[in-house]
Amino acid sequence: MVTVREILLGAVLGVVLGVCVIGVQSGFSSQFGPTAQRPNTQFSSTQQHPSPFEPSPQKPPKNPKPEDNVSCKCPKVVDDGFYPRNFTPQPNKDQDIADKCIKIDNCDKERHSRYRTYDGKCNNLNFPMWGMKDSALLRLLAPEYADGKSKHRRAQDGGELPNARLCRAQILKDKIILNKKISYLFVVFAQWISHDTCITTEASGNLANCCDGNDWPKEMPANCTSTKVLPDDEEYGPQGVKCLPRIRSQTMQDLGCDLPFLQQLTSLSHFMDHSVMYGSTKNDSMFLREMKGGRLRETIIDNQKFPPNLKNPHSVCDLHKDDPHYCCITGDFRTNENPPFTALATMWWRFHNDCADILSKINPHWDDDTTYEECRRITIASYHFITRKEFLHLLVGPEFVKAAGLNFTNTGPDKLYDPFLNPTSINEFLMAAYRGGHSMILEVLKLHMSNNETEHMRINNFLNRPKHVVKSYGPLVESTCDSPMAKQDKFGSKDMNNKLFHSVRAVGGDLDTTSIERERESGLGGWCHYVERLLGQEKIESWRDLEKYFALDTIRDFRKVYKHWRDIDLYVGCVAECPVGNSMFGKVCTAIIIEQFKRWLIGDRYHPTCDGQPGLFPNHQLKELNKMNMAHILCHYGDMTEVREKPFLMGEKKIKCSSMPKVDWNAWKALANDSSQKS
Ligand code: HEM
Ligand SMILES: [Ca+2]
Repeated sequence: MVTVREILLGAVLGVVLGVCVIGVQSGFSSQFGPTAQRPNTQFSSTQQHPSPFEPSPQKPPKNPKPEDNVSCKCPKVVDDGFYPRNFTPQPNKDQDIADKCIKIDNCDKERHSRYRTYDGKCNNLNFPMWGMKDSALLRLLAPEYADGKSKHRRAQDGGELPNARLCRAQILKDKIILNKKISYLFVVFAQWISHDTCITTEASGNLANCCDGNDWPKEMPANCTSTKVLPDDEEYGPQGVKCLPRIRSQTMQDLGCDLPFLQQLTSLSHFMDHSVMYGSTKNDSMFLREMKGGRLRETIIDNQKFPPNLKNPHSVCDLHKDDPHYCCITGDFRTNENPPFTALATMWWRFHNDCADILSKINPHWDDDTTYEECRRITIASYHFITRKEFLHLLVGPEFVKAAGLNFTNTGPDKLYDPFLNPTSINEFLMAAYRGGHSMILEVLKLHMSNNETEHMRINNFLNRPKHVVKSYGPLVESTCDSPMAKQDKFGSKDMNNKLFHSVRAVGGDLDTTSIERERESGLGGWCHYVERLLGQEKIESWRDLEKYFALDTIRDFRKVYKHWRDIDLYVGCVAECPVGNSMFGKVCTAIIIEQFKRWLIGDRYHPTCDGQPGLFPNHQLKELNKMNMAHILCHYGDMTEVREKPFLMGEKKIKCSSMPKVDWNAWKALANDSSQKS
């Protein structure tokens, strides 16, 4: 029986479809590939409403706006409680691969330590290798390598999946739409988390062998995952480039671990533990320390404090003629990657050293190690608090934060810690879902300099070039806070997707194409597989079934490239999905992302509020940690004099830093005979 609601819904759909069909008619034919010209046999015969792929019964408007040709509204994707209700990853024993490769005798030393290890070892006492540096990524679903071992997934018809750069160009187009509610600082914080927990390390091999000059090589070496460039490519075609070289990601097999199929890894501690600052090995951490007063080494330029300078800054950074002779070294080699990121690293760095200076005065009996480790725990705790209180609900919506048990209700001890939850970084998160965040990157940041001039900093021209961090730190931080971010959507930046690192490479790179190649070489299944298997949703049996998740123009673009809906890549599907509930992402990506944060935080024995665990801070300290929020960090370490109370949100009025609640560091005053506070 047809209900009134369905009739109304049908009417609304009809209107939406009408607009989309106009798009199909007027802007489609020239780009339409052979797939889409084939008769539409994959549609179910029972379909009732007009298809976006069939001629429209409606007349087009007289003067259609260019926008009408390409955009359609998203369907309302409702959160029906699918996460965690229907969320079904593969069994735990198959998710975890780390324990097959790494043996750890015991955790006697770490069991009672109040300080986490650098590489993540023994965070979990039952599974000491969980989350450890150089351990395999966890897999939510089993891989779908074509040969069961290492080869890229095949299309449904047994052929190759469509060209990755073509998918990128036809579906994930170059366009920046702003999200005026959220600041760019949010994006930088999001990237901080990615650098803390994930890295795609490339396997050994010579990149030059992955293409034959600009041509596709006669034989592609097995350790490459290069991209073929089609002759009509707008960017690379005129440059005569036919091949974008890329080395495959490192796997456990490269480290000598014999496994039945390729398992990618992360070569830093998977935990949210500021390994970007402190490093992922004890040796690296020692190198970065001043070895007195609990401090980190620093470099002072024009009376400003920065993370230490490299001996030879030119060796890593792309410094131009008049740039300051500065390129920082921290616990992760990517910290100079873009100036707002280096500025955030500088803020955390200053936070640590400020803490060390204060605590060594309050506790003069503490030795260098104690002060250093106490401040390390404090900056990490503040980072966890900001993630839970200020960041996560904006990323995936408060409902999913709550569903994962991560909502922040008070600052007292809680029973969050789950020793059986594996905190390892997830392959689907690192290779697909969270890379979707690349669509939030802006092309230009406007810096309002102290001499009242405005400088337009084109981010792509300042990759690995921290000039503005040194020369205009205040304006850079301010602009990061005051610029709206680019919306999380299927569109990317032209710079990132055609000219990435163009100033140091003969041919600029394409970040989205790289992500597609990465998820394919990791053997991830297609997007439909994840909707069905991971989220337990109804089987996708036609292009039309995608209409619950994607805008019609997106489906139309899919059909230009993919021959079958099951061919749609996880990364492409994730980026293009319409958002669910209040999340920035659609169902599949949201579930993968929130599951990942749940594992990092609830599976971390050192999360600051976990009762009965060594990471717990006593109540009076938790109260102070609660004040060390993003606004506090900007005021004290970002040279700001006024900030919005919630700096990730745009629009609110700024308040003076002097009126912010003061942190009472005396909460860390220890008894003279204690080497440190007892939790
Ligand atoms: C200007 C800003 C950024 C640049 C230039 C950049 C660049 C890159 C590059 C070159 C890679 C390695 C690609 C590969 O070879 O596989 C990468 C990986 C990645 N990026 Fe970004 N990225 C930026 C911002 C972000 C943001 C905001 C996020 C998250 C919201 C993010 C998340 C990731 C993730 C998860 C990976 C895979 C793990 C890794 O290799 O680090 N990135 N990015
Ligand atoms: Ca880490």
